Amino acid sequence: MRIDVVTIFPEYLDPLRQALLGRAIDRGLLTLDVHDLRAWTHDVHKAVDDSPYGGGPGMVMKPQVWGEALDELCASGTPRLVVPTPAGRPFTQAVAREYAAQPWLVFACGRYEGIDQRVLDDAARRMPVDEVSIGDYVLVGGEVAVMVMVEAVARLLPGVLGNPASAEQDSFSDGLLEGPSYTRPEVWRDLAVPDVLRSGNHGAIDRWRRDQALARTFHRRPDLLDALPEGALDKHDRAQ
Ligand SMILES: COc1ccc2nc(C(=O)O)sc2c1
Repeated sequence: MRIDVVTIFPEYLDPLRQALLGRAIDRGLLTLDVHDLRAWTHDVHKAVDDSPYGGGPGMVMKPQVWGEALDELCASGTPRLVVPTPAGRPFTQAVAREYAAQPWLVFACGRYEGIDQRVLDDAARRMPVDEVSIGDYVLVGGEVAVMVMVEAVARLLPGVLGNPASAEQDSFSDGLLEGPSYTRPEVWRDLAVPDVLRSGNHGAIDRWRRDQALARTFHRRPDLLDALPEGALDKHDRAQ
C-alpha cells in the first residue's frame, strides 16, 4: 500500500515512523510519503489560506495550492483521497478494513476552518473522495486524525502485526468490545486472575471471554449490539 499525506506540518506525522509502523515501512509493507503543502505555493509568504467568502471567523485553505498539489501527486493514477473533517462520515473499524484493501491512499490535512470545498469537488471528478471524522469532537487540524487512521489501517495489512489473530480478536472485529486481559502474576495487590483463565479448559475460556465481551458491550456500547448482523448472537449469547 502506498500512502501520501499532504500537510503544512510534515513533522507532525513523524511518530508514524516509529515502532511497529516504522518497522513495517522499513520492511516495505507500505510506503509513507509526507508532503509539505507549501511546496506548491509561489509567493514569498508561501500563503495557503485566505478569508472566507460570506465572512465568519477564521481562514479557509486556498484552492489553487491544493489543486496543484493534488494534480502532481495524483498524476500517475487514481488514489482514494481521504479528507479528515468534523463534518465527515464516522471513521470506524469497518472503514479501516475498507481502506486496508486500497492500493493507494492520499490524505489531505486541513487546517484553519478547512479546505475550500471546490478542491474536493474538483478532485471528485477524477478519484474517489472521502470526508471522514474520527469522532464527535473538533481537532485543530487533520494531522492527528490522519495518524489515527493510518495506524488503524496499516495494522491490518498482511505482515504488519506479528500475530494476525490479534487483528481478528481485537475490539470491533466481531462487532463487540474486547473483554479484560490478564497476565502474570496470578495475584497482584490481592487481585486474582479469574480462575477460568488458568483452567486450561479452552472451551470454557472462549465462552467466558465471549460473555465478558457481551457484558462490556451491553454496558458501555449498547449501540454496537443493535448494529450486529442478524444471527450474530447465538442462543447462549442472548441468554446473557
Ligand atoms: C481544519 O481541519 C480539521 C479541523 C478539525 C478536525 N477534526 C476532525 C475530527 O475527525 O474530529 S478532522 C479535522 C480537520
